[in-house]
Amino acid sequence: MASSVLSSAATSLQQQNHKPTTTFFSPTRFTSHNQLCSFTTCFKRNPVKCNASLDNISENLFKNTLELDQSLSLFPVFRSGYEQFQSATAELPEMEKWGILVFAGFTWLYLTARPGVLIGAIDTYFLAPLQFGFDSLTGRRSLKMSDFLVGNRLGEGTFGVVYSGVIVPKNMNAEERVQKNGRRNASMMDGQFKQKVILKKVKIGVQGAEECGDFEEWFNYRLSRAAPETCAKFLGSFIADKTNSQFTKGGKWLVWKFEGDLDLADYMKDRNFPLNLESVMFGRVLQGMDSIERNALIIKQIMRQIVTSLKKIHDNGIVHRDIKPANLVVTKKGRIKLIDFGAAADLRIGKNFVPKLGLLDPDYCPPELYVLPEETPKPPPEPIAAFLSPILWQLNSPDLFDMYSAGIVLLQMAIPTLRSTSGLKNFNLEIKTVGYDLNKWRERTRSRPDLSILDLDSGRGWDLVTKLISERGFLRRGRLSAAAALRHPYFFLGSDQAASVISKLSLTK
Ligand SMILES: Nc1ncnc2c1ncn2[C@@H]1O[C@H](COP(=O)(O)OP(=O)(O)OP(=O)(O)O)[C@@H](O)[C@H]1O
Repeated sequence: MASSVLSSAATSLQQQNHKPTTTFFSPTRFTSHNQLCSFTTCFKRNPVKCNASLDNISENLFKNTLELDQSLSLFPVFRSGYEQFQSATAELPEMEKWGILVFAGFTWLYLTARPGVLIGAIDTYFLAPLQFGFDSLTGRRSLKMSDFLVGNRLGEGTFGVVYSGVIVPKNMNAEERVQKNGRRNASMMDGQFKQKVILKKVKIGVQGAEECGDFEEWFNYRLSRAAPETCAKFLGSFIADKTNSQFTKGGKWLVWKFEGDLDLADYMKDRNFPLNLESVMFGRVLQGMDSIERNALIIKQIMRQIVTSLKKIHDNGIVHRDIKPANLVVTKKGRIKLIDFGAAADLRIGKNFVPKLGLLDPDYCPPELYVLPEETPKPPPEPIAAFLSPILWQLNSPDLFDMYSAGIVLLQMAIPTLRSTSGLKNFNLEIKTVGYDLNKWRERTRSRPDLSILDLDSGRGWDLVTKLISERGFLRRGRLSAAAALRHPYFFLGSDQAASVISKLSLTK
């Protein structure tokens, strides 16, 4: 009887073509197969003793076959893939089947490891052309200079000048209106112009400016597909078609949605920082806490947003390379948006990566100065660079470059004396002399910093910042990545998130 049950179980398995390969999908199924083999040996020796375990095995096999059928029927794609795999490898010995599976698993891991060769290829060959087609249809790729009225100058970098501006409604001649009103800015204030924008004029005649403008445009399009919530909304670009008081014919302009009046640097200049951001971040004044706790909560919420955005861009192979308060715009809703991708590098395909070229603000730049070691060669053609990028990323952890800058931003937010330019410069001199060891700096600095915010909750903030501001260690690691920072106990408690949720709930009442 035992042998007939055994043979019927085996036949039924064979009929369903599930015999050994079923084991690939579930550890329990694998156990049944092993059980079946050991049972055969055991049965030859002692048929009576083995009867009980036979029932067990047949029950297990039946359950497992059912389980496999159920799980495969939930995912028709897997079912057909599984069936194809079965028929393609039916003739192969077990070892080779395993070899194929291990190879496929390894390839999958490689293609999906940071910086994401597979998703990058999908983006390049499918999503980017799709976005281009969609934008062309909706007119986003055919912006004109007459679509905008340029206002105040907001800032100037090496490669561009930034202005505030507005979108001119269709069927209105903005220049005529300005001439009638006499003053450009007064005209912009009248109610006709509903949508504010930020315009960046790429400098003409400055070496590398044009290239930098093209890179910034490329990064903005790339992020608008990959991580739109992390950065200011990019509206497109145009080339000025004539020269007048604002435009020079042939000059390139980039345009973004206006995200907010102030950046983090502006807020930090105020003596009242971080309380000046309390109602922006949480929608109200936090109650039932002393001022240090309120300050700490606001800073934690800002830092959480910065690190979360960094994680998203790093997941896509992009390193910003210019993280600083002036490049973090605060929206009306309390969201922190990254801006200024002119210095960013995409290390999946080597975009904007030139060996030994630092484009950085020395106050926020890590000691290694470069995102990849100096001896890294010029990137090969894009598909080859993309193929090699997971190895390059694993060996060099380029994302840790931004994490150092994020650490400096945290230190500045938490220690008031480091918010001034001179305070930060002095800190940078001191930290260099102690080999970028924050604990040593704490012991030796003469600046008597107020560390109370970082020392709260048994010094969680201090511990985090010491793990961000440091030299690279073994294998160019030794600093926390954005993902690891988000798992640090500083963020773990989530009190800032609770406050944010509670404030949102009370606002919607
Ligand atoms: N989308 C935006 N919404 C609101 N303000 C913005 C936006 N983009 C830029 N700004 C403001 O303009 C300023 C300058 O922008 P940006 O940093 O891109 O220019 P830049 O010329 O490269 O300057 P720098 O090189 O000195 O950082 C920012 O500090 C910010 O205050």
